[in-house]
Amino acid sequence: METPVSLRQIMTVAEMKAADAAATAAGTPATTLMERAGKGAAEAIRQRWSRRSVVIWCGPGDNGGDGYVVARHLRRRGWPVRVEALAPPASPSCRWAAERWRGEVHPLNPAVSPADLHVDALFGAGLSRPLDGPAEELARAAEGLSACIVAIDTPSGVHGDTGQSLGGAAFRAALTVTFHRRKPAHVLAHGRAACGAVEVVDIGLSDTGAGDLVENDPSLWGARFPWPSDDAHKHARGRLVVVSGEAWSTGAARLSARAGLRIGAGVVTLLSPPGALAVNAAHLEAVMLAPFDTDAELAALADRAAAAVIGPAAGVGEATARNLTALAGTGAALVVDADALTSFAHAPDELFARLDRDDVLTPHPGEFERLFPGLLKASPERIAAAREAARRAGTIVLLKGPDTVIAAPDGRTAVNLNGSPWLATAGSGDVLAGFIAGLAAQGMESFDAACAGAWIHAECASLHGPGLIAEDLPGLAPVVLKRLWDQRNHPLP
Ligand SMILES: NC(=O)C1=CN([C@@H]2O[C@H](COP(=O)(O)OP(=O)(O)OC[C@H]3O[C@@H](n4cnc5c(N)ncnc54)[C@H](O)[C@@H]3O)[C@@H](O)[C@H]2O)[C@H](O)CC1
Ligand SMILES: [K+]
Repeated sequence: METPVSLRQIMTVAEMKAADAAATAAGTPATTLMERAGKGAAEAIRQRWSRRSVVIWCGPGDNGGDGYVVARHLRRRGWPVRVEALAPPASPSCRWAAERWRGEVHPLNPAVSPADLHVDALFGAGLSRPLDGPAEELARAAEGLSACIVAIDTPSGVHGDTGQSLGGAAFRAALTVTFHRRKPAHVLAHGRAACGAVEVVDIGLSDTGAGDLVENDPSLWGARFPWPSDDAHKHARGRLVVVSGEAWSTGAARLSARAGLRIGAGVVTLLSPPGALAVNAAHLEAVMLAPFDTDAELAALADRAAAAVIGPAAGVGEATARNLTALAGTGAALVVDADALTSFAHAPDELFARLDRDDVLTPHPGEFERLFPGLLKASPERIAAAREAARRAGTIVLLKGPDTVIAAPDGRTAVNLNGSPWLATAGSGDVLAGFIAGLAAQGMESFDAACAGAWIHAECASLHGPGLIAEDLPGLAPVVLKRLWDQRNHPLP
């Protein structure tokens, strides 16, 4: 069975609010949603832990309201529950929930009242400023206790859309129980670490929201993976070209080329400046080699290619910009990386004007900043930044990082969650560019190719683990591909 779409979907805080509002407008009272949320959270807690003493920290908003509901359900099951409130209920639903909690309400003890388990229901999606006062004191006092903290919706102090601290202290939890869909904070690097395990409780909201923000895994693109047909021949499996740098910087392009071949492109050709031919020739076997001197010659050589990689150690400057322009005039889907991105730092719009919707930009945050100045700095929310970048550039944008985000100009966005620190090694990005282009060469649609390439790349790194260098990555692809191949008719549950 494929992972149900709803489990892969991610919703921004605003989309979640809209879904919530749509449900109440359609006649489901907000308190019904809160009751389902709190009850579901209590059940998630009971599934994970046997009966034990619990302190529930309640805030004044609806997150606190959920806390009062959790308290009621756990006490009903015989759990010793102590409720501590940061402030009296301030929202109508929180007031409703607090009234139904028949036990005592103690003032928040910022020094952490002793208990086996603590539930952080101080703030959730509604928080838009750093924690302060006793909540902040408590977050600091609870710093070493994350193993026995359950966060409701998000750990308090963490921004739901960025996963970053809102400034100052924030809670860390062993389990975060959220509602309807995961939010960016549950998947983006910092937030993911603060959340611990994430459980999603169904509170009966319908499938509103854009629904185009998802976790990147094979259920997203596996059905469209470009497996060769029984009567395949090499030319039918896709032609890929990769542009080499000058003689002293050729390794990066060869990494891309090898990766493209490993991922299944039938014919891969390294297009090399004359001065780099000898060194390239000395290091190639199945990858072919062809010389080009001018951008016109490059365009001619790329004319029959389905995809092209330009950028890895290509050199920053006019020549690379001209070469990119030449490739953009062919029918090939371009994967634009590294030096090709930086070559347009002075005029990003000129780059965007040359590209199509099926081209892919693969910037790391530094290169992203050069092409989209201020975008990441103004909004540290990587998802929104990548989406805006894709819209501006009119191409696929893959923003690299521990939580790589892939965005298409039409709004489709995927967050890659299988990354690991082993990928933080020189040349790993060159392999990624080759994987993506190799898939695009085989006719995979570029957004799918970017998602599949990023996922396979990260799987390869996890397979290897410590000691990984970029040269290892293409050789690991067959293991990952074999698993995908074996699962194609029998997907794992
Ligand atoms: N469909 C759903 O998503 C459901 C969510 N539930 C829970 O509700 C919270 C969100 O509740 P909300 O009341 O909007 O926000 P919080 O409880 O996180 O905090 C609001 C609280 O804090 C005050 N506040 C926040 N920022 C500021 C600020 N900058 N300055 C001053 N005061 C601020 C604000 O005024 C409020 O008092 C969600 O996380 C879920 O846990 C539902 O229960 C189920 C449906
Ligand atoms: K919380």
